[in-house]
Amino acid sequence: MTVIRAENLTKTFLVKRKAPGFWGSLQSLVKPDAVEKEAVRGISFRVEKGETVAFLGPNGAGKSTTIKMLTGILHPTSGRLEVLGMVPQRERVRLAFRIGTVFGQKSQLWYHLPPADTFALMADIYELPAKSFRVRRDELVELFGLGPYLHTPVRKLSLGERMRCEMAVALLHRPEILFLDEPTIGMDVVVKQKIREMIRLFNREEGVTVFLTSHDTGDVEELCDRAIIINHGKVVMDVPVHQLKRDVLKYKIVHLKPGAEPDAFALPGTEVLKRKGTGLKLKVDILKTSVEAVIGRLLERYPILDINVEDPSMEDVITTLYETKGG
Ligand SMILES: Nc1ncnc2c1ncn2[C@@H]1O[C@H](COP(=O)(O)OP(=O)(O)OP(=O)(O)O)[C@@H](O)[C@H]1O
Repeated sequence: MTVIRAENLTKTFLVKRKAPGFWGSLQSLVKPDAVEKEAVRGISFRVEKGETVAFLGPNGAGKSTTIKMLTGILHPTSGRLEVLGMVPQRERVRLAFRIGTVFGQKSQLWYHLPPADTFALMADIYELPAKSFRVRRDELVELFGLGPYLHTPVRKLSLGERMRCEMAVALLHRPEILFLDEPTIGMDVVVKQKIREMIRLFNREEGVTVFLTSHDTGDVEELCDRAIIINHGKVVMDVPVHQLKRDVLKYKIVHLKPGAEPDAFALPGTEVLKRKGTGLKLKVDILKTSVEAVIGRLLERYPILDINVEDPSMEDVITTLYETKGG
């Protein structure tokens, strides 16, 4: 069953321009000057029930604008859009009862109230019967481990604690689609893993469709089956994530600080991206070797003072994708 249908979707913003200073302000009052900014330029895709889709692209590609149109926050300039059989901009409230949203940069929790109060307020908004609300809330509190800070004002919670509450609140009314805009931004590895585990659980157990944007390649690898890649407001690729793993997510970036100036070396599957002083930045192809093997070989030569292993950045992934596709 198709749950999201976007056809030739566009969004153009009118951006006001103003010269600096008093005369600039006066002029913009008398004769306003505005330019058009095409954020989304004819996007088409479909998402089926239960799919886990990563909606990816570099900064400014139009991801957040598209998610805001899908959730009814922004009206498209043109094109057709249907989410769960509804037109989001016309039926925003009715749609809100059936979708959940988490915007990593924007909280939906009441800042001065404890999460318990947000749960209760949301239960009223979503018109949940008292008993089923309590059962669902208790289940979410247990799963997300929210017990210790359920009654602490949100402003006093750490980012990781707050984001776990955000996710739990988004799931309170048993949404059919979860729209997640950068759900793990700024979190440490432990919280990221918890959030990812929960997203997978609700996708598996309740069939929740997941539509996610993220700059974290780990989110894409661990959560999604399909990746839609956009650039300059247009879909440039729509591929299974296993293909991304095979073609581009096969690299790890290793930053090393050896105790002595490293000499020239050649290790299989390893490319030196940068040398700075004693520091080294390596690109390790994990289909040909392992990070452990590379570090082991280097340790035979010199002591290593510091190591940091990263996934390739989203920008690197997209650049490599263009190259492999000859685009
Ligand atoms: N309200 C607005 N008014 C004018 N321009 C906007 C508005 N919202 C977004 N834009 C512009 O539209 C383009 C797409 O923005 P959008 O936030 O959708 O990108 P994004 O892919 O989510 O980027 P990021 O990864 O940096 O969050 C950008 O050039 C942005 O400056």
